[in-house]
Amino acid sequence: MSPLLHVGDLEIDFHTVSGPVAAVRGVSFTLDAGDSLAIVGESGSGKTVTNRALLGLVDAPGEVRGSIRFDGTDVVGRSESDLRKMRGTGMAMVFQDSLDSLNPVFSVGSQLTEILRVRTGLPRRQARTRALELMTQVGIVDPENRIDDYPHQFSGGMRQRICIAMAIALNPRLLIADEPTTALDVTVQAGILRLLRRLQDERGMALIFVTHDLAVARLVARRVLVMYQGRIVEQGVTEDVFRDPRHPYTQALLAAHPARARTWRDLTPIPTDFATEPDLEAQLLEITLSRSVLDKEVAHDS
Ligand SMILES: Nc1ncnc2c1ncn2[C@@H]1O[C@H](COP(=O)(O)OP(=O)(O)OP(=O)(O)O)[C@@H](O)[C@H]1O
Repeated sequence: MSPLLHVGDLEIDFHTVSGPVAAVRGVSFTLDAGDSLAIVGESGSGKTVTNRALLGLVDAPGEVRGSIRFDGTDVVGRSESDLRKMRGTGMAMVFQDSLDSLNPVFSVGSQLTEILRVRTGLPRRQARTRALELMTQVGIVDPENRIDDYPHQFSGGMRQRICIAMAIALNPRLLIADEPTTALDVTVQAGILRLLRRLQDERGMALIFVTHDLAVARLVARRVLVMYQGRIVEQGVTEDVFRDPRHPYTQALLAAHPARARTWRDLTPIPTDFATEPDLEAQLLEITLSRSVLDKEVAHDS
C-alpha cells in the first residue's frame, strides 16, 4: 500500500532583502493513513514551513522545490483552486494561536456552519446541527448555549477546541497540529493532547504534530522526526528514538530534557525566582506533561 503522504527531497528558500534563507533542505519522509508523526526541533528548524508546504501555504518570498504527494496527487506546482479543494477535506491544519485562526467578528457557530455550507452545500439548519455535533465531539460543554458566542467569550483552550472542530469539519484524512498547545497552561494542554489522540483514533485520521518538546512528541505520536537547521537529523519509531537516539542533536535534546529527572532534586538548580524564570517555567510545564500524567488521563477517559 502506498503511503498517504510522501515528501521527497523538499527544499524551501526564502528570498529576502538580505539574501536567500535556506529554511528547509533535503527533507524526505512518508506517513501512512491513520498513522501519527511528531516533528520535533528547536525554533527556526523548519517545522512550520515544512507543514505549510504540505498544504501549499508557502507564499512569496518562499520557494518550494522537491516533491509532495498526498493521496497520490502532487501538491507542489498545483493551482491555488485545486489546493483550496484539498485543504479541509484532504489535509487540515490547526495553528498555534487560536486568536489568529478565528475571526473575532463572527460567532463560532457561524464560522463552523460557513465551512459546512460552502464546502459541503449543507442547508443552514443541517449545518447548524452538524456544528453542534462537532462542538460536542471536541468537548465543548452545553454547545447549544455556546454556539452563538464570539471567540473572545471562550477561554484559550476552548478556542483551540473550536479550531480543531473547524479543522475536522470536512473529515480530513490528515490533521496537522502546529504547536497547538504552546500558549496554554498545563492542564489545558493535556486536555488538547488527549482530544487529538482520541479524534485520531476514532476517525482513523493521520496526525502530524509539531512540537519543540520530545516528551510531548512521545505522548502523541508513534513516529518522530527530528529537525535541526532545516534538515532531518533522525527519524523513526518514537519509542526507539527515545531508547536509542543516534544523532548527537537528539541525544542532547534527550539528555537535557527535564522529564528525565525523576525527582525535583535531579533538576538543575536555577538560582532565581520561580515565577520570573522562563526556563524553569518551561521545565515545569514539560515535567507536568510527562508521560505518566497524560497516560493516566487517557486511561481515565477510555
Ligand atoms: N516569510 C519568511 N521570510 C523569510 N524567512 C522565513 C519566512 N518564514 C520562515 N522563514 C525562515 O525559515 C526558517 C524556518 O522557520 P520555521 O518557522 O519553519 O521554524 P520552526 O521550526 O517552525 O520554528 P518555531 O518553533 O519558532 O515556529 C527560519 O530560519 C525562518 O526565519
